[in-house]
Amino acid sequence: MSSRDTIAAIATAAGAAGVGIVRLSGPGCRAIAATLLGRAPQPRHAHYLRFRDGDGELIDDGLLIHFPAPHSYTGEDVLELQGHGSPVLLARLLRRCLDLGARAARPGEFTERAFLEGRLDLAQAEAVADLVSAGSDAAARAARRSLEGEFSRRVDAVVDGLTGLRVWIEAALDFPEEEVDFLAAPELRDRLQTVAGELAALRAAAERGKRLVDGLHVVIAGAPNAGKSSLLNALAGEERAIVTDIAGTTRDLLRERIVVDGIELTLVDTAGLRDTPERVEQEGIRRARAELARADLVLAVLDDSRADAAALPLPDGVPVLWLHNKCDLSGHSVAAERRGDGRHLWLSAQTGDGLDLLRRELREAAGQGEGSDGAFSARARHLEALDRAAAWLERAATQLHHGAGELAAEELRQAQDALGEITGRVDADALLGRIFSSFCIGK
Ligand SMILES: Nc1nc2c(c(=O)[nH]1)N(C=O)[C@@H](CNc1ccc(C(=O)N[C@@H](CCC(=O)O)C(=O)O)cc1)CN2
Ligand SMILES: Nc1nc2c(ncn2[C@@H]2O[C@H](COP(=O)(O)OP(=O)(O)OP(=O)(O)O)[C@@H](O)[C@H]2O)c(=O)[nH]1
Ligand SMILES: [Mg+2]
Repeated sequence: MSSRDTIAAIATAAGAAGVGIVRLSGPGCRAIAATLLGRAPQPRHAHYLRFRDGDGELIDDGLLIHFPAPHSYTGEDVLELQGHGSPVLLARLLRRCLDLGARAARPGEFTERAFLEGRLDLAQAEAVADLVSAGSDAAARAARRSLEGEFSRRVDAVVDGLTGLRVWIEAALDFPEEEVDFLAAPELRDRLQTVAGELAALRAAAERGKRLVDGLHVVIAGAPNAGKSSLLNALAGEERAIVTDIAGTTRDLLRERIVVDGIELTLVDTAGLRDTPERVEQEGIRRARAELARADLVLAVLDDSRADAAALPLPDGVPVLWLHNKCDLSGHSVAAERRGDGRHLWLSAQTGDGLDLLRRELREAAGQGEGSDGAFSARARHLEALDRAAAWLERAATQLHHGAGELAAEELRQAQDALGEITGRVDADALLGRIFSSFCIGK
């Protein structure tokens, strides 16, 4: 069994609640359970009892459940003490467990143990945290899928593809006397292309997953008086920002966390962009520009009722959705159109016409448009590993092109290792196993 110590923590949120749980994991659970209960608990059975401190004083009454290893969340012996959800009582109950030999758990340590016991891989363990902090229905569903192993399975599929390529190349290197040059075979190229394609698709899906977890960072920008603050209020469903007909009303950044059709996003209202001698307004504009540079999406608001709309100075490389506001004044009908510089929508923040089109666009931008049901959660760490894997794969293709099989094989291994970092699985055995099982070379 493990030589680990026994950890304990309040597993439920801070604050008053109906019920609260102190959870323990490790080899000390049995003894602590027996002390509290006065006898050995039945496995996975809810025992009603009175929790008492060392002097016999009553702390609380509640339930005790013992999950013997390996059938528990962590895979170790786990003990749950379920009491009333009072922070004061739970703190005393936890103190009692520490007195009985447990140690206060570090953040994430229960899930870390589940990983170390092989019950979850790394991507799944991260999904637990994403699930708990999910701010929208879509984010929770995505985290649930990653926790079920959806992301890991797709990573493993690419790893398998890479293994296949390595097996092929290793064999070609082992039998150079064969008449056919296996390294130059078009089929090998095709298979490499296929794996690269799968990797790219996985990268795109993971990027959508990351955006779901983080929540889209949407910045509203435009000329003064275009209706930026009105738009924020309309999407938030509340009068959060001050709206007046005076150009230059908004100075500070105003951030609102909103959920649009089950998608969480941060909307930022900014000062109208223009040249101004006014110091406070200048500072507002400076902040607006800094915020624009960090945006996942810019909502560029134009006043459709004015003919003098100047070009907006937007940073390069940030996706922009052009919003022609005040279409109630201009007489333009609600519409969506694709142009060379991106999507354009005609709407009215004041009447609310066209807002449904905008919400749909925001869903799309968050990677949750129609046909994206299988979204799973992902993180920057995963994207970075996928990028490294893709770079190694590309290098391998180049080496192969030059007939350098050994180098290509090594680079494919590097690509595999990069992917292995996502799940925490880097197994040489799998390759060995496949090499031996797919080649009957009789020696
Ligand atoms: N009270 C309580 N609720 C909770 C948790 C918990 O730790 N305690 N969880 C904590 O995050 C989640 C559930 N996760 C769990 C995962 C596995 C096992 C478990 O005992 N698995 C055994 C038995 C499976 C079975 O009977 O089918 C196993 O896998 O062998 C328990 C909780 C959500 N709800
Ligand atoms: N008719 C009409 N008026 C609008 C619409 N949207 C905003 N307005 C009006 O336009 C004026 C400016 O609106 P704001 O939302 O304050 O504009 P802003 O872009 O935030 O302006 P600054 O903060 O000064 O940069 C106000 O009088 C609004 O009532 C719209 O869709 N239709
Ligand atoms: Mg404003």
